[in-house]
Order: sequence, then structure tokens, then C-alpha cells
Amino acid sequence: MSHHIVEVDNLCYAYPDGTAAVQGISFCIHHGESVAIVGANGAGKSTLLQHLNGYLTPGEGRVRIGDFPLTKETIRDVRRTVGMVFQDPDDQLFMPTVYDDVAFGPLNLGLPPEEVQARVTEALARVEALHLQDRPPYRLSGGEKRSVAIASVLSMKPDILVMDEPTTGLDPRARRRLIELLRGFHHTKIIATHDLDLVLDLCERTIVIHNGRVTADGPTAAIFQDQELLAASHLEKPLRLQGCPVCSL
Ligand SMILES: Nc1ncnc2c1ncn2[C@@H]1O[C@H](COP(=O)(O)OP(=O)(O)OP(=O)(O)O)[C@@H](O)[C@H]1O
Repeated sequence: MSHHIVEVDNLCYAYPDGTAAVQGISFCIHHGESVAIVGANGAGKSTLLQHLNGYLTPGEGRVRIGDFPLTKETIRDVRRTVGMVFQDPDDQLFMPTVYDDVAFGPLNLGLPPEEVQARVTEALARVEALHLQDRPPYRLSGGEKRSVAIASVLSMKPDILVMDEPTTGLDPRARRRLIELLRGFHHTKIIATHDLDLVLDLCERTIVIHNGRVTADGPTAAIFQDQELLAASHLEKPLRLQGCPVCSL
């Protein structure tokens, strides 16, 4: 299934002001893997993720999504394969109604109207946001916006799901529901997050980024046990793995 592989080779990216946000990142992710990208604020996670659907283009190095090296010519094919949930839902929602936003992708794929409607209904139902379909997105709460942004990606039925901070702003029930939903998504998942408990629940592999570089890449359980690595990367153990603050056990 080479068409589902994500390959990042010596990726470097500096913003126009000269900030070197990504400095030589390489990894390969295979079909069906569930991979967390973790790191402190400003480590380079969002910058890295934005290269996976061509929102940013590499300064140096290359990105390959399955059969396509990421170039201006292949961006349409890549975006059909990679569904990207941005860190800020306002970057994703721009239509007059929630329905229109979730229908936007399927309509662009040229799908027949019945299929578009079925996909919108299914995607909104999966994030329990069907009741919001006639609302303007800018009038939604932060958590509602995030759920709708996720639906707008699910409606495209992507092979690879890339999510930047998917649980920010979600209440505990919505967070739990999202985890269940992602568990049921059996294709490739790449999730940048500070929610390390979510990582424990969902991702068998974790890539740690620090100052634009990969400092570790391996099984999540091993990475979260490595105190030295976590401290050097300005990370803390997931709450679930921390001892009880009262009895220190
Ligand atoms: N538009 C921009 N122009 C200049 N520098 C930027 C821009 N966006 C991000 N940066 C810088 O690039 C570096 C990486 O930022 P990035 O947003 O990728 O980090 P992050 O790991 O996603 O952080 P966070 O966890 O806070 O979301 C930081 O030093 C940041 O200040």
C-alpha cells in the first residue's frame, strides 16, 4: 500500500522573518500507524504538520505522500489523501453555514448531491453536531467549532488523518467521543498534541520534536518512561502515569 506512506526527508523550513522552525526532520510513517507528534510550545509541530498537506512547501528536503512527491502539481492529489484538522478551527471554517462547510470538500470532489448530503450527515452525526448544521460557524462555541472542523475533514473520507491539537477546547465528553471516533479510524493517523493522555490512548508510536528537530522516535510507552528525554524536551509524563500527589505512589 505504498500510496498511504508518509515520508519526510531532511525537511527544513524557515518563516519569512528567518525563524528556523523545522531543521532537518526525517521520518517514515506506514499505512495504519497511529503516530503522535509531541513537543513544547514553539517546538515546530504545527509547521511540520502544515507540510503534510502542502499548506507550506519545504525550504529544503522533501515530503512524499504515497505515490506523490509533494509539489505544486500534486497538491490536489495529496489533499484528497491527507485530511488536515488545523490547530485553529477558524482557519478551517469559512462558509455561511456549518452544512456548507462540511459539504465544501465533497462538492469539490465532484460527488453527486445525494452522496454529498449523505457524507455531511454522517460526518456531523459522528461528532454529534448534526443539530448545528444550519448555524453560521462563527457563532459557535470553541468546542463546537472544533467538532465541525473535524467533521469537515471526515466528510472527505481521507486515507491519512492529520490533526493539530484536536482536543483543545473540547469538554471531557466530547474529548472521550473524539478518542472513540479516532479509535475507529483504521487508516493512518498523525496527531500533534499536548494531550499526552490522549497519546497513551491512541498512538503506539511517538515522535518528539524539540527546537525543530526530532529528539526521539519510538514506542509511546518507552518514550513516556524516559524521564531524561522528557525533561530535555520540556515535556511531562501523562497525568495517568504520574504518581498520586497525596501518597507519592
Ligand atoms: N508565521 C510565523 N512567522 C514566524 N515565525 C513563526 C510563524 N509561525 C510560527 N513561528 C515560529 O516557528 C516556531 C515553531 O512554531 P510552531 O507553531 O510550529 O510550534 P508548535 O510546536 O506547533 O507550538 P505550539 O505547541 O505552541 O502550538 C516557533 O519559534 C514560532 O514562534
